[in-house]
Amino acid sequence: MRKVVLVTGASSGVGRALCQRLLQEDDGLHLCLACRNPDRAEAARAALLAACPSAQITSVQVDVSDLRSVLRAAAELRRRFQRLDCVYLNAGIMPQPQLDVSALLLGFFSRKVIHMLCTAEGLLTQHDKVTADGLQEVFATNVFGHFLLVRELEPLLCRGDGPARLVWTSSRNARKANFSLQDFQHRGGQEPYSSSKYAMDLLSVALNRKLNQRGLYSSVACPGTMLTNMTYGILPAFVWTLLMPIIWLLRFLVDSFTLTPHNGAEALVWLFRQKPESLDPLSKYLSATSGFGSTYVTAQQMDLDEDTAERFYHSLLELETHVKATLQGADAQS
Ligand SMILES: NC(=O)C1=CN([C@@H]2O[C@H](COP(=O)(O)OP(=O)(O)OC[C@H]3O[C@@H](n4cnc5c(N)ncnc54)[C@H](OP(=O)(O)O)[C@@H]3O)[C@@H](O)[C@H]2O)C=CC1
Ligand SMILES: CC(C)CCC[C@@H](C)[C@H]1CC[C@H]2C3=C(CC[C@]12C)[C@@]1(C)CCC(=O)[C@@H](C)[C@@H]1CC3
Repeated sequence: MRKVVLVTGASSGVGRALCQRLLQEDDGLHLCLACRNPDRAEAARAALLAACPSAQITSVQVDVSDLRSVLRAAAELRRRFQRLDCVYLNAGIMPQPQLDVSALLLGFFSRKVIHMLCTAEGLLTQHDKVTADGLQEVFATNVFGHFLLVRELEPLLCRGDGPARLVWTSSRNARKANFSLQDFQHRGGQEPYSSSKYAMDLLSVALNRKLNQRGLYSSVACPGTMLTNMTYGILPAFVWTLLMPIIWLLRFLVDSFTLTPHNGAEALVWLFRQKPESLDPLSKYLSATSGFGSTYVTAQQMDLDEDTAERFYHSLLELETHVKATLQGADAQS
């Protein structure tokens, strides 16, 4: 039977490169592209089919920041498939990023320069907003929409006839200091992206504790810094082009500048090749590129504790109950 792999955010960037690389690994896959924009989904599907005509590629429309859309998409997937072998939770946003140029310049003269260039610690803030469901948009898109999707897809993922896996596209920018259990949506801060990626790391750990015994395994990966729509929101494309000679030199010291989505997908594809039971649930798997441009995968222990992961998971369950009741109430009124 064909393995079924679902990828959110498959229309561009690392999601799209990942799809292409997965089909190169195994052209017998059934790949389902979960995208918010049907035209972009169709364009991605056509490009993938042109490269791999024997592949089976379908799409499902989902806006992960919109809870009704997630519930609809999950119902559609339950109708279409008996089982899912792997879900890549990859869609993500970093809205209106602001780069602190003076912190960047000062950072070049500090001992933490390599850490700064790998993680962007202290360099970036974002402007978040509230969705129609009343959630912070970065949290809703990067974390909660995906959490709800996983919850709704549990019957396809935990079938007891062999392991299934989740792979979260997290980030080296995830930072404990930017996350608070009391404000897990990051309403009160200026680094919602970092907070959401830390939340994702906690969630993966909690899901392993809950669902390993039912055959579902979760891992987190960071693709490294790539040139995609997301990073073109930080600096325009021509500035990245001007910076390229410096970045090529920096690559001899900093292994996180993967630059292309193809290189960035390295850890995500590597995880697909591993037996899920053999992976460390407390590690983040990082795509990395050497000074000479070769790409490899490293593992890094995550800065978190399992008790916080457990408490965060319970907060998400409470929020799920609350938002579902609100949606049902609104449906009953209309
Ligand atoms: N670029 C980088 O350097 C790094 C990126 N990452 C992570 O990689 C992931 C992919 O980002 P990247 O490829 O860089 O950037 P892109 O902006 O190219 O890709 C983001 C993808 O997510 C989709 N998406 C965004 N919002 C939603 C939504 N509400 N519902 C459904 N899909 C949505 C986009 O769809 P659409 O085409 O419709 O916009 C797009 O396909 C993100 O999770 C990001 O945090 C992690 C580390 C570094
Ligand atoms: C290196 C150049 C001479 C100057 C580039 C400066 C910044 C624009 C980059 C330095 C570190 C980068 C970085 C990211 C974006 C671009 C930088 C801030 C990310 C935040 C992109 C998204 C992620 O998820 C992180 C893993 C990246 C961390 C590093």
